[in-house]
Amino acid sequence: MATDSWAQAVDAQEAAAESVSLNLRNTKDKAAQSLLNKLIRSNLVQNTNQVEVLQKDPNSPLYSVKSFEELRLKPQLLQGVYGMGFNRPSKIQETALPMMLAEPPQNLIAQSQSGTGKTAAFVLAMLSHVDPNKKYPQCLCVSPTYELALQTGKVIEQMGSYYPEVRLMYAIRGNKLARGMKLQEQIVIGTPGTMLDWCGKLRFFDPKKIKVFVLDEADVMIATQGHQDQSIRIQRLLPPTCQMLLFSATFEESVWNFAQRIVPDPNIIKLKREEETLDTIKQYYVLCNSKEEKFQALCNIYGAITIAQAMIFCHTRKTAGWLAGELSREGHQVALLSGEMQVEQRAAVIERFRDGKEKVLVTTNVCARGIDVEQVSVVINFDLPVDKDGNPDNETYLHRIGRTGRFGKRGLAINMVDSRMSMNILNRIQEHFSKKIEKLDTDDLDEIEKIAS
Ligand SMILES: Nc1ncnc2c1ncn2[C@@H]1O[C@H](COP(=O)(O)OP(=O)(O)OP(=O)(O)O)[C@@H](O)[C@H]1O
Repeated sequence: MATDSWAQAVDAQEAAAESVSLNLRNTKDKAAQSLLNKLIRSNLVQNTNQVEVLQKDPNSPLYSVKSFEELRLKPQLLQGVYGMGFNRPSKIQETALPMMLAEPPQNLIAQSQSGTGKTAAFVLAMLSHVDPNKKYPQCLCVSPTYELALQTGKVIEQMGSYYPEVRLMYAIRGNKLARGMKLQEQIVIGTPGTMLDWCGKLRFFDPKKIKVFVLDEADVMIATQGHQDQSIRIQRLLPPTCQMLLFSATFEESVWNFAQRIVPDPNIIKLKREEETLDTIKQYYVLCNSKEEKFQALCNIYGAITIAQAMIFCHTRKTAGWLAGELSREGHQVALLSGEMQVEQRAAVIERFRDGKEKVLVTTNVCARGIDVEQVSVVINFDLPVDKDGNPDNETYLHRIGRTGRFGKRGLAINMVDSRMSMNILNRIQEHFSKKIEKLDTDDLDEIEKIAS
């Protein structure tokens, strides 16, 4: 082989290796994002859009319920639902629950943004279909990662807390069972690989006795190499009478193709994402000359108004670390979310922040991408969001600061500007949304106090 072509081959190989590792990172990010979103959220995401329904049999009547009583749930389950503080079904649950609880069982593909009540819906369906007197697995639920499986498991345990006869088993790495063992739990939740081993070669239970199969977070699932195949192989072991349910936060072509392979003759429910707006948000900018001045401005703001909880975005990990250190020295309880942290560490940080143990969360743009911060009333862009070419990242700006529809609480956003370039970015963001961003003089205490009123 000539030297040149050898060099080209090495280049090509390296490029391929890089794209594989990038893909791996994307996959991990998707799962991590989904987990962090679940952890930071304490409430249902409200949605005013209409659900779109495509019925397998368009002539059959479409039921939708406005109360949990209408579903004729077992009393223990109704108690579980109310015990979780749910008063009435969410938008997606109004239509999905009657379909999932119908006799004979119907298959369902449902898509709605995260936080709209999908998990709660399928957990209720699984618990309703289980026969507690039969001591073997009857419902399977597969999740893309160990952490997401544990999270859904918690919901099953919580909703089933008045129904102790129903038991749950986790098919996840590290949960090693003795060979030849037969499971007695009625619900098994886990990741596709372990689940396939358990019902395939290890035969810890009989897949032919499964009545409900749930595939959660299909969009995250297909981003992981191998998960798609494993899920399909599990599905093939199940009886044709088994109810198949698939959930996803997004619905791109690839998810749709996968969904159709997993769920035969489905009913389909879609709920469009609620648009975010800046209408209920007061936006300001502060003019500074350096990061030290930006920090001083931040201290002045903290000195003048009471901020319950704030999220502060920085462009780099280094700035985020520096800022968190400075804020701690000033006596603030600060949490830092940084890219090098493992997902468990990030989850722990988010949980502490959600529980109010820390009042300020400092994070990099990358780390917090896609995380919903609805309950945080103050968002500070220590650095403005820009894309990799240095142009304003309007979408990220809106997602960080905006709130959804008429449910949006009032919010406060403060942007730190420290150069001509960042002023230009700010102006372009302002133009893009046609919403004025007011200047704030942080040396004037009276002026700062006014923004909080
Ligand atoms: N009917 C309801 N009433 C009030 N709160 C609800 C209701 N259903 C679900 N919730 C709560 O809303 C939050 C989001 O619900 P859930 O996790 O089921 O949404 P999801 O669509 O599955 O989101 P994700 O895709 O992130 O898992 C949870 O805190 C849940 O306890």
